Amino acid sequence: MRFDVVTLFPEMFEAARLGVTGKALDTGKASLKLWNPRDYTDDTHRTVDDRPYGGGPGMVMMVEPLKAALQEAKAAAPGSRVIYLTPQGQRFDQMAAREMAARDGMILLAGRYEGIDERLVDCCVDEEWSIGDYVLSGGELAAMVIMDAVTRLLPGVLGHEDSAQQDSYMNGLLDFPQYTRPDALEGREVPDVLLSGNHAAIGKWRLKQALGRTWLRRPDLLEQRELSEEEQRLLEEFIRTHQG
Ligand SMILES: CN1CCN(C(=O)c2nonc2N)CC1
Repeated sequence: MRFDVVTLFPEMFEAARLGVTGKALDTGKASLKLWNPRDYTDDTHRTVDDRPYGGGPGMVMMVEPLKAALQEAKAAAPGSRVIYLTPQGQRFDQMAAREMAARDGMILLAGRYEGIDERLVDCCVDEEWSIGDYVLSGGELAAMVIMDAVTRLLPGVLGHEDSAQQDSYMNGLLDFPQYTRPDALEGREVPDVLLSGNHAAIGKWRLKQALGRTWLRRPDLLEQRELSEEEQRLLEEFIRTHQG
């Protein structure tokens, strides 16, 4: 997986060199190249933004530096589509992460200020994606969210192949509760089943907890997911217990 990122703040992506994404970069399962539009300016002030036509607050990123940076990125990654991070984009979710993880690469365009000149979107952007209905200071964090979610799904990246499968949303349910040492803490104990060594019972308990949590916190996810007979029975058990 090749990640190319067009950004005015390449130093933000030092964070991507830590943890899971850092391991993927170190082992060559992913690569990252940063392209700074400021390197494609020709004035002494290295200008990349200007005031918006029509007035209004803030600044807008100019076409030329962005276009020049994008053209170099495209030349280096010819098969990669250009993704612009923006609240106006499609909502990114686990299904989108799975689809993107199957690609060879992507060029992530991280805007700043009030956004980018629409003519750049028209000429050079293939897809627009949003990580949620809120306004960030720039697209860099959104780009790193997508990079992280996609990288976790690349073969061999996660230590335990099943981890990605167990991640929330991989099976359409919220995660079950996790516990670690000590087994008793301030009167709160780890559920006995998790200490039993009975893997079948543990798996059943975890599935029941995942179903129950999803029912309680994200019933919308349950509407999108068919339940097996066992899952339906476990959920009904959870609801009965929950309702006392
Ligand atoms: C110019 N800049 C504005 C703020 N922004 C976002 O709020 C955002 N990006 O992706 N999902 C989001 N939400 C990125 C682009």
